[in-house]
Amino acid sequence: MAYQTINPTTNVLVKTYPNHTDADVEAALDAAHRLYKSPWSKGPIQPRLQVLERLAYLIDARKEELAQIATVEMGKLISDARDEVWIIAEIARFYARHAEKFLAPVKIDSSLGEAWVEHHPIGVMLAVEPWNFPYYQLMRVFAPNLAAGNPVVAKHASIVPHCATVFEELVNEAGAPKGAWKNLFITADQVAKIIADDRVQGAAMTGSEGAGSAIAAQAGKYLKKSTLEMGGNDVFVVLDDADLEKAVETGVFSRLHISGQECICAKRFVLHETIADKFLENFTAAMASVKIGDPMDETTKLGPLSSADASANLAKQVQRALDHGAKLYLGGKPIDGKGNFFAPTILTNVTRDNPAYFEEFFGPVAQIYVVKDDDEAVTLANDSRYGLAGVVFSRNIERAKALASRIETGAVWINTFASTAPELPFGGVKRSGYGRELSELGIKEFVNQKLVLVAKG
Ligand SMILES: NC(=O)C1=CN([C@@H]2O[C@H](COP(=O)(O)OP(=O)(O)OC[C@H]3O[C@@H](n4cnc5c(N)ncnc54)[C@H](OP(=O)(O)O)[C@@H]3O)[C@@H](O)[C@H]2O)C=CC1
Ligand SMILES: CCCCCC(=O)O
Repeated sequence: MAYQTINPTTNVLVKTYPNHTDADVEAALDAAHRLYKSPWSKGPIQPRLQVLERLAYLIDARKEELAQIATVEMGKLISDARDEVWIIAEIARFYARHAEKFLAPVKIDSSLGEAWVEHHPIGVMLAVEPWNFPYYQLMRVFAPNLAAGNPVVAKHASIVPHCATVFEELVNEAGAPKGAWKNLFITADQVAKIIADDRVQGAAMTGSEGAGSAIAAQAGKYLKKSTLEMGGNDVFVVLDDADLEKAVETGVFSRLHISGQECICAKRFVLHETIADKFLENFTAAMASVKIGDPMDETTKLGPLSSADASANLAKQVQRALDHGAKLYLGGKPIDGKGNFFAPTILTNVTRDNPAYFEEFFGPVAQIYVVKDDDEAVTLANDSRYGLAGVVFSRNIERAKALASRIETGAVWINTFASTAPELPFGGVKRSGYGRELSELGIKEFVNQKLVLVAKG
């Protein structure tokens, strides 16, 4: 796979980046392993945390440049790109200011003696990341592992090489030593060899089930721990007592966020039968009226999909749903002309025998379901191979909390859209993956939680 910047708004090839060779991979692993064996990784945490503080400062200083690079490479709205640059600086600061507390020894009351758990780095990590949040996906692996003392080699998606390159530049400028982070433009075969290498102790991957399965299988074969964050088919439940205006506004925002290319955006709209018609009427009007166009234009509300393939694949997926009985309520096709623009789309009448019922639509395609009560909403929500996140809208918070606890996902957001923050764990269950990123949970995924006990007497 070639590493290329192709602007999704115009489909113009901007730049092709050379792949790294096996010798480059060896040099990266050697530098990372040497660093892991050094006092820098195993010694006091503060020098590592100072790198994160400076990294956050450098990111802030180049915010607009970084945002524009992301928009040119994968087409997200410039406002969303600025938000992403903002949050990666926040993630760096969060771990700079909390990692020492998270990794401090934890005492254990034991009849056997004085006991505690220490948190030690485990070695070189591999990160394999997707294009939809081209900086965020890198930072949520880099920051906790740098703090913990694990060097990281990273394979980014082949359509965002400029983002990958500038992220590495920032890390080096922030003072990270050689080996702390190395971006590698490599193939799937080279990824497999890295996982098999004795110097590598774990793999963190975000992306598709296919890639996740391949990486997890290789990690399992070589007894390396992995974390996976893959697709989601998140429900957006609107109960009969919901604030409908807010639910419609939030539902449109979430479904169209990053042009619908976000694993935790609203995908299956589960509407209580008493409000379904009204919600659908207002939701359809709002989806049909969004401004579609250049993501660099501040007034645009829906930009292009990340690539021509993504648009073509989504069109085929929608057609397959229609061939199996779904009804096209709005949109349904790519928009003619330059770029990879896809019309806001609404599908109804998606029955359980339709393949679309179990599929994630990674684009501006909403599926509508109608239920008669909370139990039916939960049954539908959980009738999925995925389990990443979900949303419940109700004015009755206790009712929403009860429903949230019954939905089999890694997160449920009540009366707002599903999102992310440094202090909140991120991850899912079932085919959405395993493990958690961010928060105190994320920094402990790839550390040795080591018991030390001093016997009595
Ligand atoms: N959870 C999330 O945040 C995301 C989920 N997705 C899911 O993935 C689907 C497809 O998106 P896409 O970008 O193609 O995701 P992919 O899973 O193909 O890509 C994610 C990363 O994995 C790499 N990769 C792919 N196959 C392998 C392999 N066999 N071994 C090692 N690395 C591999 C990719 O490299 P390369 O780019 O070179 O192929 C990329 O760096 C989406 O429809 C969505 O369901 C996508 C993006 C984000
Ligand atoms: C808002 C950030 C969402 C996480 C990126 C993803 O997994 O799609």
